[in-house]
Amino acid sequence: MNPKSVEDFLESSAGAHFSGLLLDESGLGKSELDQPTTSNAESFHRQPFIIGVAGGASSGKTSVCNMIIEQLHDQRVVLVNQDSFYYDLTVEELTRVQDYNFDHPDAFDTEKLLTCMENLKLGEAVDIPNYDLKTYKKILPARKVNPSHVIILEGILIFHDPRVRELMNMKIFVDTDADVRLARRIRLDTAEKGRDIGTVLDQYSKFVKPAFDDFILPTKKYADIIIPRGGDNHVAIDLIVQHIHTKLGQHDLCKIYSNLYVIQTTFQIRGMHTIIRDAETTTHDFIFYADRLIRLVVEHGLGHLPFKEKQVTTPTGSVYIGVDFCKRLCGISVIRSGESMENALRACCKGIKIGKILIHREGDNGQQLIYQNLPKDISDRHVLLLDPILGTGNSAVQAINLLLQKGVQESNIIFLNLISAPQGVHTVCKKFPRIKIVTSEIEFGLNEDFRVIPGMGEFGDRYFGTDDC
Ligand SMILES: Nc1ncnc2c1ncn2[C@@H]1O[C@H](COP(=O)(O)OP(=O)(O)O)[C@@H](O)[C@H]1O
Ligand SMILES: Nc1ccn([C@@H]2O[C@H](COP(=O)(O)O)[C@@H](O)[C@H]2O)c(=O)n1
Ligand SMILES: [Mg+2]
Repeated sequence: MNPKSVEDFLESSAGAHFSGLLLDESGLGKSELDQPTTSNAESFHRQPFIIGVAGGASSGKTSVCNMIIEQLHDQRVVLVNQDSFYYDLTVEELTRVQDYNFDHPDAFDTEKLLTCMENLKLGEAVDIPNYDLKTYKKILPARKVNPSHVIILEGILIFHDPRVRELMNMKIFVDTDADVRLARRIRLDTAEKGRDIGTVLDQYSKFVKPAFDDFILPTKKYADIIIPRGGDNHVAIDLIVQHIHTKLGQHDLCKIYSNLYVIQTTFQIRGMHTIIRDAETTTHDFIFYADRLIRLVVEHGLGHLPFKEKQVTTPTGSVYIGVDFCKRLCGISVIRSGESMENALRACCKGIKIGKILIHREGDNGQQLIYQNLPKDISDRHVLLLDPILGTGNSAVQAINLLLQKGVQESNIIFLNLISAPQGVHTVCKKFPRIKIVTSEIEFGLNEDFRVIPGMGEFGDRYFGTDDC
């Protein structure tokens, strides 16, 4: 296969790809009666997008990967380095380390790399060995890697084994001149690995250069994209990141349902999610960071309310042409988790009326409306429906049906939550195409107990401190 230019590659592979959703023939997904969980339908779980990055030693592979990761800040990305799979040196090899060829394919435990990658693809966490380049051995503890939306596999010989190549959705070769690579290597090996220049040059001429010519360069032909100048090539990196975004599920889910809004993420938002999802997080921290996130979702949701133009005169005597907030609104929380969102709504909307709905949930179905306390004039209001987790969507359907029965217009409902499973998004958006869902993250899916994964456990118990009752 001839390597394609970046533009050719992007053109030929454009189009929706969301392996987190099973699309039916209508393209709208399976019916809510036939909800697959993430684990009982293998293809339902969101398959990671796997990128291979190869190139000579010191060509700039890691730098390119870091730039991609930086720009993909709204995705969970994990970097797996082929170096982690170097075999340990035996005592005998250690005594003659200068004769060991670290640039030969046999220096790597490719079987282990394959096992790790296959498990990650299946959505399982793995232990990646922690190889120490100075002692030539693996050190403990191993690095725990969770399944992610994007996995970047980086290494000099990552395209050598066809089974590893097969795993990749995109292959990048970083193409940097040999003299630049050698100069960088001398600097790195002497400064960081404490080696002397004679040893570095001997290793280069004996192993590094021949291995580049015999094993690395011949794999360039497998690349979909060749990046000259590595990390200096900002155009190539921008195009790669754009392509990955096109290929990732969340964006496709938003494309399928124009009434789904996932708030623009930042590292702050990811950091807050990291804390509230961590099982070790204390109740105090859970509340603090959940509140911060809820506030963002609420503010974003309020941005979808209608407004009227309003002009005011500023202290300088100038006219400011602004807008007036929508007045006829109320919040409805789904007891008990949804009550955690009430304070944020009150803090944003002075004096807002807040009603409540209690839905009893038994397993996946058997949802039963137990209690309701809604404003009498709810049919004239815009409704912000509050529930931090959208899982199967069955509770949300119950709640929305009740609001519709009370005369609320479907287009006047904004459903606010922190995390949404694709299954729930399907169920709600298909049934109520005119409501809006505002969320801060889309999940991988549901497990066999219809719990959202990765999720954050029982939100209500964690927020109200009843998780150890
Ligand atoms: N475009 C660049 N300009 C200058 N230095 C660079 C550039 N890309 C990488 N480097 C430096 O070269 C060295 C090797 O880069 P690295 O990305 O680690 O390469 P690799 O992962 O291919 O071995 C590092 O010290 C890095 O900072
Ligand atoms: N103990 C080791 C292991 C590997 N190397 C060299 O590292 C190079 C690959 O790493 P990159 O980050 O540059 O891709 C390769 O050329 C090995 O010779 C080493 O020096 N010592
Ligand atoms: Mg590297």
